[in-house]
Amino acid sequence: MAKASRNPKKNTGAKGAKKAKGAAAAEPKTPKTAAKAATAGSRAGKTSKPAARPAERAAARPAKPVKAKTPAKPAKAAKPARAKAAAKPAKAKAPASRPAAKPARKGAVKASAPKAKAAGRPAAKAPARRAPAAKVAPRSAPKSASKPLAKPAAKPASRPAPKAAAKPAAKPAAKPAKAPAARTPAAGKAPAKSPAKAPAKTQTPAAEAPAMSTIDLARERAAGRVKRAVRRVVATVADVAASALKPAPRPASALRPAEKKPRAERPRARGGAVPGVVIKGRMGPRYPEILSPGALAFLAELHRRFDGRRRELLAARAERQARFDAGELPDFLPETAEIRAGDWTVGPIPADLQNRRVEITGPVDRKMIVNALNSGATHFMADFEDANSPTWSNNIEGQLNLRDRWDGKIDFTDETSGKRYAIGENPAVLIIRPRGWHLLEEHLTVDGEPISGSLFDFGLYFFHNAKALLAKGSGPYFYIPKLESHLEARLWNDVFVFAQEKLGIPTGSIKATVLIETLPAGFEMDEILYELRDHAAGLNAGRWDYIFSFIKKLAKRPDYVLPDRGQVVMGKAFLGAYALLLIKTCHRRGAFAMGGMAAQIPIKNDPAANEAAFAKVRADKEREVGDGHDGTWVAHPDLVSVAKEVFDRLMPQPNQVDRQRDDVEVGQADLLRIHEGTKTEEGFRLNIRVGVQYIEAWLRGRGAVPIYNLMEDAATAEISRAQIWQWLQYGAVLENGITVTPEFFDKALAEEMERVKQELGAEAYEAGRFPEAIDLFRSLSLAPQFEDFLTVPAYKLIA
Ligand SMILES: CC(=O)SCCNC(=O)CCNC(=O)[C@H](O)C(C)(C)COP(=O)(O)OP(=O)(O)OC[C@H]1O[C@@H](n2cnc3c(N)ncnc32)[C@H](O)[C@@H]1OP(=O)(O)O
Ligand SMILES: O=CC(=O)O
Repeated sequence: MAKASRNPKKNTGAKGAKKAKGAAAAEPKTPKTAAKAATAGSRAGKTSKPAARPAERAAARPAKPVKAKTPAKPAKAAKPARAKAAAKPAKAKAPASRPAAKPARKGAVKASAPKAKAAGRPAAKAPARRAPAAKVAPRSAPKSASKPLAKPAAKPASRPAPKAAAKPAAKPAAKPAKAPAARTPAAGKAPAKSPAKAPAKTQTPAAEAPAMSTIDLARERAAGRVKRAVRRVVATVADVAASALKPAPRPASALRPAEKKPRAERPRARGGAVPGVVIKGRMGPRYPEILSPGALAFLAELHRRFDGRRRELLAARAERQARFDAGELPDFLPETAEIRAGDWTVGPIPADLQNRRVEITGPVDRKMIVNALNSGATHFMADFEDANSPTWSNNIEGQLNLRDRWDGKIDFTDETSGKRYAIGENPAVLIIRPRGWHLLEEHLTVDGEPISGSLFDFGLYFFHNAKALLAKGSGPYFYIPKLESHLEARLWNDVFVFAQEKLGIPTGSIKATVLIETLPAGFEMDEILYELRDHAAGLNAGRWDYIFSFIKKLAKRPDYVLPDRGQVVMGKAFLGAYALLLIKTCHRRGAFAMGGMAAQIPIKNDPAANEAAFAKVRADKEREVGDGHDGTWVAHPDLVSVAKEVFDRLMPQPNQVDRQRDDVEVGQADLLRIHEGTKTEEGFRLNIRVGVQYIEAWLRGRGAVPIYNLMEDAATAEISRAQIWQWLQYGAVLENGITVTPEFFDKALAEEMERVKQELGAEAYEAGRFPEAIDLFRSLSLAPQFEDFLTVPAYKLIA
């Protein structure tokens, strides 16, 4: 994860605009439980150890580097010891503070349930489905590793149907701002006229800066005053680069097909098929296949059962943020200490999730799905989240593409290139990432409310494919993004239980890998796995969002201001600590510890630079496998072989889930230790260029783009804009003595946009959606309050 190259050769801001493309190893103590090749299954039989309470430990000792007691060694070859352990009856003890719990069933292990009072205030209201000393469901090991899907245990007695599932959705605690019904005029119109005479708003000091909140901005747009807003921002640019931004009508080619709606296809509310459900998005020719009455009824039920809790949990996030803003620091939860100390494991993990050494990720674009499935990666995460700009057409066509994959109908010929795309031998196993709890799908309402993006993406994929997947020996597999607490994991678990029951699929068929990519979740890894234990396959170290979340959660703490984005690297400070804790936690619970994404991508036409980029990816993967990760992510097909070579060399067995990291000790201080480094003017300016270009591409329907030879998506771009906000907020002093003020920001924004224009070429620049992207980026950067997610106000511009 190196500093972004300044070489703008490969910059698909340009490319995208031009093409307007569619849319220590401390093998600890030679454990008897050394890796068992193909059966991760249960760790039943493991004797519980009193787990130290990390928070207390942290408080008791001075800050120190994350400790690994023994030096790194290559992973060992698999031994079958684990199978033995799994077959043994449980000897697990309840945590010392609880009375010994009696086994629920053969192989059962126990842990005490948390008093539902954790960070999320709604906990008190959360379904009281955990008995005070819950018996953890038995985890029988899969009978045979060659079985395509280990049969899940019958519905566990310890998991009564959630109460909330039986009652209608609770009243929302906080209603999210509604999107303006109309599209922004800027989307299809000429940019504002000459900005040269605009008032010098950019010279205002921070407190007076015209930093309307982005939500306000959306309202202003809705009120038809967008032109003025655009003019004002363009004026900023024009102060420095007056000639660069001449008013020119945006060529029609800049608009993606979905935006150029033929009259007959314009959005028109359609209801009727299912009471209470209204489709507001346009209907493409095959959309009814996805938006079938059965699917809509399923979505409506998900919404009515679970959306109230989703909103309560979002309100709980806001409450917790208010406490962080007031000075509280994230820490391990005292009320869930027994879960951390308890000896329990996740349920059996299916055969096709046992060896996940290289997972490729990418948006749900048809071509990329086929390319990813054929890439040689073991798994493909098809992304409705950070790599996807959630336009209606991207979302529905993505669902069509995925359904076509399972129907054997995804092959196609690209009309432009004439290239044939067809799934080859041994396609990657598919995992889907739905949107996070904070995002809405405004194009479909239930009882007048927009449905959650998470429920929409999950619900449609599950409804249409779950049975086919199971019949083909795979299963409904998901990556769960951006969780901020175990209570949010509990909500997902309840959604899974309901969805499986509804379709008549055994509980535990769904397997979810949770991205640990928010700072609070870093303190609740055990709890998150525990909540999802019947459905959990593992955790993934989502580094980019984790960095973003670190900045956001501690945004009001001047003592936690990070250095340049390029200096916030894996293996050090809070990132090093969190990745090790993730591995330790997962392996203790019999779950997979997935590594994350190195942002380097191939650099065409420059072999030396390309090799340097690949070397960085190789080093990143060597660190991951050495630490104990069971697999990793890559962003591009050319990087599959790089990551695979590393994992094959250092982890010849399918996984290293039996490699315990008892040597790792991570406490609160470790998880909050910031990287040492510098804040540079170049870092500041690079953040501006990356942030604006990413937003611009997103508005055109592309959720992942190459910028300065790095993969940029919603997570990486969030770091850029969050750093700008934070440095502005605290008047950071850069290495060269410059103080970051709003005036300096506006000057730099104008200058950097001129640079981008030169890099892209005027034509491509003008063809893009730069005025809106600049406007949004500026308003986010200067906002007095940190906007939680850039994609929320940005969605108003594409919905
Ligand atoms: C922080 C996180 O959340 S990480 C997870 C989310 N982010 C992602 O998933 C990003 C995934 N990566 C990508 O989207 C892309 O690699 C990008 C945007 C970075 C670069 O894409 P491109 O500019 O198209 O790359 P490039 O031109 O080198 O592509 C060459 C070929 O590889 C294909 N390709 C590139 N990346 C991928 C991918 N991730 N999956 C499948 N195919 C891919 C292209 O479609 C193209 O195919 P073609 O030859 O048939 O036309
Ligand atoms: O989603 C992954 C990340 O790194 O962020």
